[in-house]
This record gives sequence, structure tokens and C-alpha cells, in this order.
Amino acid sequence: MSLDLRVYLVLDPAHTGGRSPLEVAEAALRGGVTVVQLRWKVGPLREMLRWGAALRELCRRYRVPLLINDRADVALALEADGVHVGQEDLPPEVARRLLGPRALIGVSARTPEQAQAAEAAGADYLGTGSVFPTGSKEGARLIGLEGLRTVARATRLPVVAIGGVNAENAAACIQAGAAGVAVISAITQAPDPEAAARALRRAVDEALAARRLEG
Ligand SMILES: Cc1ncc(COP(=O)(O)OP(=O)(O)O)c(N)n1
Ligand SMILES: Cc1ncsc1CCOP(=O)(O)O
Ligand SMILES: [Mg+2]
Repeated sequence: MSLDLRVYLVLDPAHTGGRSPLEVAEAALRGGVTVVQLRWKVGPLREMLRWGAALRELCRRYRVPLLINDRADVALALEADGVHVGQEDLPPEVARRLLGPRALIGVSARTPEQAQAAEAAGADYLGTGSVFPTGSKEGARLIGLEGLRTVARATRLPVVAIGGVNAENAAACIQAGAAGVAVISAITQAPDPEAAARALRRAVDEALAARRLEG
């Protein structure tokens, strides 16, 4: 499946403000998100599989890729499109071996060295952050827009900016070299997730168009 990283929803059922994760996901898909990741950090694995299977069907209907955070076994079980792994997770080359050449593999990279290692290991894209302060990931280290720019310049892989990104600061991430933005709270904690996704999509599309014009 081709990879359009413009607006990347990281769906964590622990961060949907008590709303149904599937309803939030469908609203976000209507609003124009281009990738969905299921991030499941607490709770029974069987529950993750149940949510994942429903999300799999939903994403197929919208023809949007579904990636699984951390867990290649779950990605395989769900026939998801790929995985996203961090620096302390399953190494990307192992994920590639398990999931095969067609799987999408994303890797978190905060430094040029991590970016280059991920590229050499066969990653398809990088997740880079935390660009801004975030309340959604404990201990996330801040790299700022300068850190994002440094990573984007160090790799040929597309980079998605993550951490505290919203419709107001998304354009700055694109100007710093990102191919798109990944968000949890800007969509899942928004009073209207569909409108929030649409606003992010518009901000990213306008910033990408402006960047193309600048050449
Ligand atoms: C798109 C994207 N980028 C970065 C991350 C963070 O992954 P990781 O560093 O492994 O942290 P956890 O999300 O697993 O806590 C991500 N999930 N998605
Ligand atoms: C998973 C993750 N990795 C780096 S920051 C972050 C959390 C992003 O959440 P939010 O979009 O709510 O700041
Ligand atoms: Mg991880």
C-alpha cells in the first residue's frame, strides 16, 4: 500500500476522553486522515486484537493504511499494513524479516544517527519528536523544530513530525521538512474529531503547496 503521511492519527484508546475509539477513528477518517496507527499500551492483548480487527475493517473501507504500534505479532494477526517501532522496540530489520517486503515499517528517530540507521535497516518512514511539549507520552524528549529539521535533512526517508502538533503549528513542521504530522490529542481529545482532522489536513496541504511553490 502506498504511503501518504500527511495526517497520521495515532489512536490510543486510553486517550479518547472516554469516547469510543472506533467512533473517533471514523470521524478522523471522514475528516481526511491518511494513516492510522493503533497504539495500545495498557490492557489485555485480546482486547487490543478485538479493537484492532474492527479498526482494520474501518481503515479498509476508507482505503487508509493501518499500522500497529510496537507489535509485529499483532500486525501479522490482523493483516495490518505494517508496524511503527521505537528505539527500544523490535529492531526494524527484524520487523521487516517477520512482515515481509510489502509491509510499511516506521521507526522513531530523534537524531541524524538514528535516522541513518533506520534507513539502512529498511524503514519506510521516520517518526520524529517530540517536536513540541506533549501530555500524551510520559518522558518524551523535546527536540523542537530545529531537531526536526536536522533529522529531515539527514535522511531520504519521509519524516512525520510528532509531539504536541496541532492545526496551529502543523505548517511550521512542514516548513521544517516534515512530509506530514502525527497526532494523538489534537484529534482524539478534540470536541469534534472530524473537524479537527479536517483542520489539520488543510493546514498540512496548504503548507505542502507553499513549500512546492518555494521550490
Ligand atoms: C508516527 C510515530 N512516531 C513516533 C512514535 C513513538 O514511538 P515510540 O518511540 O516507540 O513510543 P511509543 O509510541 O511506542 O510509546 C509513534 N508511536 N508513532
Ligand atoms: C507517541 C509519541 N511519541 C513522541 S510524542 C508522542 C505523543 C504524541 O501525542 P500528542 O499528539 O497528543 O502530543
Ligand atoms: Mg514504541
